[in-house]
Amino acid sequence: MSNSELDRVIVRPVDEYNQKLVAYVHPPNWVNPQPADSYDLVVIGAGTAGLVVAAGAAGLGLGLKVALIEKHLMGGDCLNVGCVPSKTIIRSSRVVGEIWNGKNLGINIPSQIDIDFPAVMARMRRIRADISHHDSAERFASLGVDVFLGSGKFASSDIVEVAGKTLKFKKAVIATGARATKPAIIGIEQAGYLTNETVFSLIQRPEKLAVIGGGPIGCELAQAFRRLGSEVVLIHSGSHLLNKEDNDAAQVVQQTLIKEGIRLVLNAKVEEVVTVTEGKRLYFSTNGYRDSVTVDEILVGAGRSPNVEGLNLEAVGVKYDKRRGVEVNDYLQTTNPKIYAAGDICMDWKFTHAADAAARIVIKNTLFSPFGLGRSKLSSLVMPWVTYTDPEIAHVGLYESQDVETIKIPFSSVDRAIADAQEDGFLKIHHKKGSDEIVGATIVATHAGEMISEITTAIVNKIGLNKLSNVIHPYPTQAEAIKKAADTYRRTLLTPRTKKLLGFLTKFS
Ligand SMILES: Cc1cc2nc3c(=O)[nH]c(=O)nc-3n(C[C@H](O)[C@H](O)[C@H](O)COP(=O)(O)OP(=O)(O)OC[C@H]3O[C@@H](n4cnc5c(N)ncnc54)[C@H](O)[C@@H]3O)c2cc1C
Ligand SMILES: NC(=O)c1ccc[n+]([C@@H]2O[C@H](COP(=O)([O-])OP(=O)(O)OC[C@H]3O[C@@H](n4cnc5c(N)ncnc54)[C@H](O)[C@@H]3O)[C@@H](O)[C@H]2O)c1
Repeated sequence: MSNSELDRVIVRPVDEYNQKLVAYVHPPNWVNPQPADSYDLVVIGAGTAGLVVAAGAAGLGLGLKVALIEKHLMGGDCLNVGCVPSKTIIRSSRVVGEIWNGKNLGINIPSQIDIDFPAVMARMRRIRADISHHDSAERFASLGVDVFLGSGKFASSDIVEVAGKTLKFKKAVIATGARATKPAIIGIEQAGYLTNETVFSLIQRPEKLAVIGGGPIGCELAQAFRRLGSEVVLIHSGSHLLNKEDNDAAQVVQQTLIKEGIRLVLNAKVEEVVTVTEGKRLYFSTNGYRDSVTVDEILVGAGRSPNVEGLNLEAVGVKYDKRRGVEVNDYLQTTNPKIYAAGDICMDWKFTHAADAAARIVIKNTLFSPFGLGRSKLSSLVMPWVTYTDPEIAHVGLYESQDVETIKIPFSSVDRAIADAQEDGFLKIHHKKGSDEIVGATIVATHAGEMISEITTAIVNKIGLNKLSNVIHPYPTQAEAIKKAADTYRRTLLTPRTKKLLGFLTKFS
């Protein structure tokens, strides 16, 4: 009997796209291979972290034996219920944002925009299915990885069990990711709610949507659904949205969401959810007042919980915390030196590119660091990230503080942003006091994510503001903001003495 007959995976709606997706990332007819006598690496979880470890190790052509175990959908959150579906529907919602902005651009827009929500979701499912072959069981098998579908768990210090098979390992990697944290709200389980695992299965637009949690998931999806035609109330426990971001940046996004008609409830505690004839009624308190709102659907984006359950970590001496995940040192080694971890299961940076970068560290440290020599450290990474609201917030490195100097360029002073009617936002670059060394940046702009890599490159390669100001940036581009910041820094170097010297030179030129 194939493993999948025991544990058939269904992605709703069951249409041609989702069937194609499942055929790639959890094929119903998959037969788990006969295990090798011993594996150099056994990887549990085939999300970004697990896939990168497995492909990287097997793809080196060194004949390493690698096993990869996935209980649900290969590709993990990113492909199936995270980055890919969210960014795809955000793309459709941005068209609506552009149309709303049309009146500022001399385009008269009809008062009623016809949004075909089922078509938006179908496009997302088609794209997700079309790119899923990259993460497919078949592709990984063709790379030389033994792919096992089923739930993996440790049986002893060198054995992992999956679907009745026993895999002996020299080293193992835990890459089981995280899931949406269940909200502790009375009545919400009975009323039912969406998370990132179910929201992308919608085929009809919820006319009224409550989003609980004003982090990246809540803000990205609240804006997308609002633009796609839902009436949205965003309920957040903090005093402002996106509390992990630069305050000024979060304010720009917050004001945009309000301007676009999202009802924002801050400092809120949702006390109870009750099912009524009109839908789901949420009772919440905010700033001493009690209020309620009735909606068709509730979407929860209130943080992530690591998938530590069922792995039998106690048996192999791997310490973990139910909230923070598997404990690792800077080399991504767990408290069992033969077992490593990567990705959302063990890291505060819960991003696909962070999982990818961590996976590369794990390959190096598990396979190419004899006696621990030459190991790579997580703390050596320079990690950028982007929240894909419109405008986007992109960040890397340190924040504004008394320890750094900050240069701020508003996009209202950048010609291309003015021409684009995209002036809401700014660039802040932080550099060391008394030096041009860049230590961090935040960009708020429609395509901030496309600009942050220039600054990340500068930080990684220690290219200071002096050198950046010599880099020609095409006119007119929004990235010119970076050049403007570098030029602003250069001007701060002009002391009265250097000015005098320059004046002297011009006289003889
Ligand atoms: C809505 C949303 C949008 C996001 N957008 C972005 C974005 O735009 N950019 C970005 O960088 N990041 C984004 N992220 C975060 C990103 O998806 C995660 O950081 C990334 O997927 C983490 O990868 P991972 O491999 O650590 O874990 P996961 O992707 O969660 O993969 C873990 C895998 O392990 C499997 N597994 C668990 N337990 C077992 C077991 N016992 N046996 C076998 N298999 C098991 C799971 O089924 C899963 O497939 C988003 C997340 C969400 C939820
Ligand atoms: N663009 C991206 O890279 C991207 C997009 C989405 C998610 N992610 C990743 O996924 C992770 C999880 O995102 P998230 O938004 O779920 O989590 P989060 O923890 O970043 O934000 C959730 C917010 O919800 C609030 N909250 C928690 N419980 C609440 C309640 N009961 N009522 C009201 N508010 C409540 C919290 O104060 C918090 O600020 C992020 O940390 C991020 O790393 C990344």
